[in-house]
Amino acid sequence: MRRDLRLDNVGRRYGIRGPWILRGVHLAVAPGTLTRVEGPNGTGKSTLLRLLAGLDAPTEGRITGRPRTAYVPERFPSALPFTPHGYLTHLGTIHGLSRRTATRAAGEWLDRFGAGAYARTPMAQLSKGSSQKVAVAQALLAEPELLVLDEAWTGLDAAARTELERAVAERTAAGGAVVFVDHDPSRLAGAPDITYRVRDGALERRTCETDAPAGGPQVVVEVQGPQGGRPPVDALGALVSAEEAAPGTYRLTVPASHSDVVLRTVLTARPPWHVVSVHPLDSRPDKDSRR
Ligand SMILES: Nc1ncnc2c1ncn2[C@@H]1O[C@H](COP(=O)(O)OP(=O)(O)OP(=O)(O)O)[C@@H](O)[C@H]1O
Repeated sequence: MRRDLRLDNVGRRYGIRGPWILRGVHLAVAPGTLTRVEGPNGTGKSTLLRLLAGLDAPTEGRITGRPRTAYVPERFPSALPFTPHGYLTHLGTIHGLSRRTATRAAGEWLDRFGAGAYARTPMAQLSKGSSQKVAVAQALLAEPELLVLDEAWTGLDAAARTELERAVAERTAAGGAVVFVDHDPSRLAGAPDITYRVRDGALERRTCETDAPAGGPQVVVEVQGPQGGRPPVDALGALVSAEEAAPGTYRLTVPASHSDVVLRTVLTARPPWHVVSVHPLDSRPDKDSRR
């Protein structure tokens, strides 16, 4: 994934007079990040994930920077006229793999999720949990730049749940982004770079204290720009805080995992912003040692 997937002022409602499920949503999903979306039932989490996955279009607003995406839905249509192996091989070739490579990858992913024993059983005969393993394998097979998981752990056995967590870590380590919803608050606890809560049609970014039990290292980036201007990172969703130290000078506190993205955004902004200093939180150099 090379750039952020961005939602600008996105709204979605079903039907011309239906209530707005989401409205005024600004969101940036950065490469290499893990994002959790939470909120009570029926608030629009799946709606947001379908928009992110490109399976649904916003009623208003814009979505830009769409990467190669794979999606695991809450309910996988398992009554497909395929065996798991045949289905994955077919999808692999659609994603551009040679037949041989797709066949091998299909076998490997099914084995990873403990589904090798029924790789050649018609999918219509599989249990819900077994179908879910196929759903997860089909998403991972293509090594997507963005992986969108809507309650993807539901129905998986313990080994497959762990395997999916491992696959999520692999995707972000490879520079991909993962966005997930899961009813279990302990799912990937401490791992998300950002957590959003859907409330009243809007997205609230959970504060650092509540969404990062592990804390995670943070970095302070001091930037200078035109007086009266706002640093160009508001929509990133990566900021922990932005404090105006002097007119036109801001101290941005960001998770260390996002510092590259924030620096890139600041340095490529128009009009340009100047990076004064970058240092870990709580080890701020005194003024004389700053560049
Ligand atoms: N295709 C659709 N047509 C009409 N209404 C829909 C459609 N999809 C979702 N909705 C409505 O939009 C609202 C949000 O649904 P959504 O599935 O996005 O919420 P959710 O937070 O994912 O819920 P849950 O946690 O129960 O899965 C609900 O009121 C739902 O009935």
